Amino acid sequence: MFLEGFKVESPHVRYGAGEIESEYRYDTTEVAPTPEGSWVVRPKSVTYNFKTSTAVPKLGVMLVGWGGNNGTTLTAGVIANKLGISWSTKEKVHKANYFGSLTQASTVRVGSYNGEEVYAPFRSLVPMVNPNDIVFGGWDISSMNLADAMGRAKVLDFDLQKQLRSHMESMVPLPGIFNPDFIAANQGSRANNILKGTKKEQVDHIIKDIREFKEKNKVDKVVVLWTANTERYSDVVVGLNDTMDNLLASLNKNEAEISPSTMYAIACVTEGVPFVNGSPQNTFVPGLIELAIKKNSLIGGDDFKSGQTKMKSVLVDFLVGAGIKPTSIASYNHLGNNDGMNLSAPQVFRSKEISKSGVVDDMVASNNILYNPGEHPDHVIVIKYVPYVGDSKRAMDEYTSEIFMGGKNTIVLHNTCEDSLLAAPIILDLVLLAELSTRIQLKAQSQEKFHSFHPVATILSYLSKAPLVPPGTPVVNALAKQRAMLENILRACVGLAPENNMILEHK
Ligand SMILES: NC(=O)c1ccc[n+]([C@@H]2O[C@H](COP(=O)([O-])OP(=O)(O)OC[C@H]3O[C@@H](n4cnc5c(N)ncnc54)[C@H](O)[C@@H]3O)[C@@H](O)[C@H]2O)c1
Ligand SMILES: O=P([O-])([O-])O[C@@H]1[C@@H](O)[C@H](O)[C@@H](O)[C@H](O)[C@@H]1O
Repeated sequence: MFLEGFKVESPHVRYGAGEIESEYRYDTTEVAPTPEGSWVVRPKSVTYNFKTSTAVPKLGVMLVGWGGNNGTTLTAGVIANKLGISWSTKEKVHKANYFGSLTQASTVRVGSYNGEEVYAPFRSLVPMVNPNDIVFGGWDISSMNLADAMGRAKVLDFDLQKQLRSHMESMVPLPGIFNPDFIAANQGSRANNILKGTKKEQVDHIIKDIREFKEKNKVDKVVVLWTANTERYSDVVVGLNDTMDNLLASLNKNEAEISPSTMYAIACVTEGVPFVNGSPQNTFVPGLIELAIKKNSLIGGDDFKSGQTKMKSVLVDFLVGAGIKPTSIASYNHLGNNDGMNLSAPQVFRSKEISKSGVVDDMVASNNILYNPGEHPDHVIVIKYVPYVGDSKRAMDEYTSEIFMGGKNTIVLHNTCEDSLLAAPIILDLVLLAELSTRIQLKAQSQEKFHSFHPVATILSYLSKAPLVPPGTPVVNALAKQRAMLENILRACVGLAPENNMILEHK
């Protein structure tokens, strides 16, 4: 059974004129040692109050790297959905959709009726921005308009592109912050649309761009998301970017090691605009994180979890959860888009290798029956640039595991990940959930005042290969746990208990 929408009827939730208030009992546990040296697990309940503003804003999304494969594909996809465009290919007539978006195309179980399971759209849990209403803008170091850039990307069917051209050719990216030292040299040829001036002047210009975009488009809120090229890691140096004060001082001194992505992030955090990093570089150096916390301005990332790694965060979780021991993981892929060309530079590839490698760490660490402390599977990442395949990335994986009584199991996968068609809906979810989370306030009943979530938005972890977490917070990569966390937090906003899948009434 399927409901398009629902309201919760409960003494623990109130749907007011401007907000939804809920009272939620958070049941968890605490583990403690006993005087005898053993351990006990104590159930613990904390009552939280949530307030979710139902003032859904007119949202502006400014993409860094707007003219890229992901940026053009997302913009085109939203326009196509808004206009209800259909297009023909040799297979059939296609209709615009948001497949691949958790918020727009997945459902949640809300209960059962007469023995039948009842589901509703994920987006119906709490009021969210309708993606069709988003106003797009952004920056790119290439001046190409979005219609021509969509053609350059070679992602969307031509009949669809033809119908979209007139809606996109007037969209021209703003000049971007460019530093050739941080990306591959092969990107220099497209850099004809770059900001001049000192680093501080460029950051101030980005702030001005955001303000002008907001005013011109009469949007209530802006979210900025980085979908530009992967950068090499920035050196984290004491005195340079290790603290907020040092980072801002380094910016004022025009220090070379402050990357473009960190500069955009400084601009956004200074302006109180959410900034999400869709690439693997360490944009969020310690000084930037300190600045975001001080300003209570949302930051999130890193690196969209779109295909090969998303599959890995499911498969390894399944294997380890089943008591099977992955001992070697070889992940190879080739692709032929501009991202792949940029990643062909070793210092840039290293950023991606780090984010793609770390995704199994939490699952391995969860099972000391299989792994001794510090033991982990062999894990290699290979990415090759093969122009002919374009955006149609081909991922090939081999997972070898130890099974019962000395046996071995080997799983081989071939996964054609249409990179941008997988990433675009993930970008959509990132900006929608980033906006939503800024409308949620919470407090434990022992606390006096409501407050926002921590500005380092772990709520976005389902969408990231390398989830950014507040210092001292555990990193969770297992996809099922990440999705459950997100769903259960939104369920709590309307006073619903976590989905426990027990279905005791039928046991
Ligand atoms: N499935 C996926 O596509 C996927 C998954 C995870 C991460 N990513 C990351 O997303 C990013 C974008 O992917 P893509 O396929 O769209 O790449 P792309 O190369 O097609 O687009 C990147 C765009 O950013 C622009 N750019 C580069 N530096 C810039 C700067 N400093 N300021 C403004 N614009 C800048 C480039 O001109 C280009 O138009 C890459 O870093 C990629 O690693 C993609
Ligand atoms: O998300 P995922 O499929 O594991 O990883 C992908 C890589 O395999 C690909 O080489 C890269 O170009 C994409 O940006 C993305 O990061």
